[in-house]
Amino acid sequence: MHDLLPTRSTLPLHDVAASRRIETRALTHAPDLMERAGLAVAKLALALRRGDGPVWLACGPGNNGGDGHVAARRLAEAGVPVHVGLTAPHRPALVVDALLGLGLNRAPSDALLATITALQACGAPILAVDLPSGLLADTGQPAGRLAVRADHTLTLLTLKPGLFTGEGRAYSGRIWFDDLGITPDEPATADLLGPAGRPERGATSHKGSHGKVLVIGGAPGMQGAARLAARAALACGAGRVYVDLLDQSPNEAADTTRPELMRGRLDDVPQAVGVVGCGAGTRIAQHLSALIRQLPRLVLDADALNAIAADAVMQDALRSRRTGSTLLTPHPLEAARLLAVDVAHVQADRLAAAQALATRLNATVALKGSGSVVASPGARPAVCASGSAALATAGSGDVLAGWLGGLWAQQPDAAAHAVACAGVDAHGRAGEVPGVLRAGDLVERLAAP
Ligand SMILES: NC(=O)C1=CN([C@@H]2O[C@H](COP(=O)(O)OP(=O)(O)OC[C@H]3O[C@@H](n4cnc5c(N)ncnc54)[C@H](O)[C@@H]3O)[C@@H](O)[C@H]2O)[C@@H](O)CC1
Ligand SMILES: Nc1ncnc2c1ncn2[C@@H]1O[C@H](COP(=O)(O)OP(=O)(O)O)[C@@H](O)[C@H]1O
Repeated sequence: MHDLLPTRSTLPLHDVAASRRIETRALTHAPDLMERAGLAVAKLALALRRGDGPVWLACGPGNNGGDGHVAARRLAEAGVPVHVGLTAPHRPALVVDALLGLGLNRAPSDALLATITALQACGAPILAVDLPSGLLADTGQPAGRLAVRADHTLTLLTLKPGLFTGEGRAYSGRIWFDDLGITPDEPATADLLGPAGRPERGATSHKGSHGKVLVIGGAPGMQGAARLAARAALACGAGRVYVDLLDQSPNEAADTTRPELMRGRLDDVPQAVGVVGCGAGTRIAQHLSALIRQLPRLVLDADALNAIAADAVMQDALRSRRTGSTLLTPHPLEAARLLAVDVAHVQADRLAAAQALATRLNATVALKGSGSVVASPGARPAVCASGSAALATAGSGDVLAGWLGGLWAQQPDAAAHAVACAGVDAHGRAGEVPGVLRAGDLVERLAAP
């Protein structure tokens, strides 16, 4: 059993169907799985309980409840007072939520909602077994109007996507993992991203070795967005970064506080990685067709995505680009526009939405937000476990787009999917601070070795 985040390597995620298959096969040679699960829960409960009061184990009707009953027995054997039931004991030292796990298949009944409310109100820390009760394992969305908001979740046997995307991070608290001694014999449903190395800088390399980025955006009043993207591309290590601001005369500096940044246009750097759309407003629409046609590698963000959502011809042009050469970085609303659905639909199943968009536009999609999802046509999707609400601030997405452009410039042979996985994870890790991170400071954190 170990504390899972931050991840140290890429790990497999398994959805409910895959987890069930793994469990069924495992039971043939390890029939004591529930004993193992209960023991793991008891061990963690011992470490987490606060004070000498009873550990309250709220056990449901299925095997999740079964894990809870085993844990209760183990705790009692260790001399810990336990209370098994659906109503709260006096001053519990810990609540073990073993109401519902993988088997959740409908909105919790009123009786269950009453127990969830009681365990939430009793004041003790909550340890959820496998999943917070009421949270859907595949999507990270509550099945009904309430799910348990746990302080800790000990997930068992497999890692479930819903712990890491959607609302998963808000409901799961600190995530622990015990594989119960079983190695999954099933392909991953998705990857949980681990840290990726930075592009190497050879001792004899020169600026020409590290590629070029062209940032196109910054309509009147929004130049900051394009400059943040450009600074991020530069901080990432791109050899040269050019900015085509949509509101300035070409003679003005790209960024007076970053003299390293140059002015440039598509015709000046036709082989650059394009980072298009940051603060670009509606003006970007008139440039997009040429950019989509000519730039060999494209990161499309913000207003570029909105323009594409409104233009079927542009969508066709995007589809006809080489697979692996386009990277879209929508937040949920931009993704909803591109898919012609509402945001709730995107958030209800972020993995499915990202995959649908990737297929529809023949592009890699980094669907942003808590638990960003990277999807590409025909590839296994990835979920990003890094990041925090410190990133919920204007400009952090522009920094991501620029960083991705900078990474790609240095790895011309990389497909968009690999670039997106590496960049989204690095961006998330740099954004793990308490409080709020200003986007300019995020660039500096990303740049730090
Ligand atoms: N079988 C084993 O040996 C193992 C089982 N494990 C545990 O088993 C769990 C899965 O067990 P189950 O498949 O029994 O599923 P659950 O225990 O999650 O729930 C199944 C029961 O809850 C009911 N239910 C579903 N949604 C409900 C709702 N909204 N309101 C009221 N009742 C609802 C179902 O009809 C069913 O009776 C895992 O999450 C994990 O905790 C793991 O520990 C691995 C080992
Ligand atoms: N609560 C959160 N947890 C993790 N990451 C977050 C959270 N809120 C925002 N982010 C990240 O911050 C970035 C915000 O991007 P975006 O919405 O495009 O902002 P902007 O347009 O202001 O730059 C994305 O990378 C997103 O994944």
